[in-house]
Amino acid sequence: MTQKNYNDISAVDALKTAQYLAVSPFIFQAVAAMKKKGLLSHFGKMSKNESVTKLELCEISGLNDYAVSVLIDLAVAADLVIRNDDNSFSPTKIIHYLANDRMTNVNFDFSSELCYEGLGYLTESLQTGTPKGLKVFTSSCSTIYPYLSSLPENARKAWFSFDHYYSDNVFSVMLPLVFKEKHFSHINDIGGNTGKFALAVAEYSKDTKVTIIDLPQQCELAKDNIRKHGLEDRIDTYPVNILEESAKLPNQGDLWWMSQFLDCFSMDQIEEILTMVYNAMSEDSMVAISEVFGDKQSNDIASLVIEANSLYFSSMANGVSRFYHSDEFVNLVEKIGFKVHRMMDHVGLAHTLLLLTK
Ligand SMILES: C[S@@+](CC[C@H](N)C(=O)[O-])C[C@H]1O[C@@H](n2cnc3c(N)ncnc32)[C@H](O)[C@@H]1O
Repeated sequence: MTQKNYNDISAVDALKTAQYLAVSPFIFQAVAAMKKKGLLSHFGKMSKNESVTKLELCEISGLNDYAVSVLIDLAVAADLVIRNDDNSFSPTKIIHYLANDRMTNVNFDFSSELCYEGLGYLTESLQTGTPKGLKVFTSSCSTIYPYLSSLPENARKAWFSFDHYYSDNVFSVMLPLVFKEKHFSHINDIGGNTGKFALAVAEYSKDTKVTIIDLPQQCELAKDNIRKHGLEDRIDTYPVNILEESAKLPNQGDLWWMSQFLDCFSMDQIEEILTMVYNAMSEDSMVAISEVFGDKQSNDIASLVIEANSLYFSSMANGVSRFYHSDEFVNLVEKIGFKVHRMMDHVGLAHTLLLLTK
């Protein structure tokens, strides 16, 4: 529960939470090790009435008695596993969710494979406004974006699973909401990544064209996908680094779509990008922005996950952006000259759909 007042929590519970936080990296890494060694999935498959001995856990994981003992003792203390009277072990509800819940897995792998090591450089990142944690993967890029396709396999998989999990689920819900406004014949998908949205459009509306506007590296990945689906006549790419001074946007299209794109930039950069869009778009075209706003979440844990993941942008992605709050965002688009035509919260998992006109 998000506390509103100092006395909303007892001293005992406050101290417990503080201590839990103090040792949480140990618990997190123990779960990561249990996952890598097959123990998490083993508990995930067990019913609440089943049990497993330490010897069996050693056989499953290939770890020795010492290694399994330290992991399992912490798992018991952290309420992940129950120690039975006969010294065997059974799963708790928490380990069932850790092992089997898709959203928890996507979040866990994103923390573990992509962010954990780099988050150690958070303070330096915040002090300098640069993603100092990125150096665990590369020292040749100033942001993570041109490096996405070159990340080590586990980190790349975790990044794309996280990105796709949160945005794929909303495409099918948002497309009917967007097309309810009018029929769009040509969509510019800025930050279109590997083309997932473009493919969803091609499926949804048989005569709508899509131009994916993204960095050259992402456009190459998108082109492969477009080719695989035989959609070269419906979807094309427009490689550009939108932050470069010489960057230009295409002067076509009746919808400018940006999904989980603007959170990759600082407020100043967003102002520049949206001003470019404002100047490139025709009077009767529309802008659709799909974003995750920290202040628009329907429950405390969703807010916590969003605010926590903002620090990925600080330490790993670019050092200057975040998941924003809706009020600052709306103020900015109105300052540029856009009219908020419609704003729909709680669309799909955690998203807000903003429709803007000139
Ligand atoms: C978080 S992803 C969002 C992808 C997709 N729109 C979605 O909803 O899943 C952000 C996208 O913005 C692109 N991007 C980041 N910086 C960029 C830049 N300076 N110029 C063009 N594209 C950029 C990235 O390559 C990436 O594909």
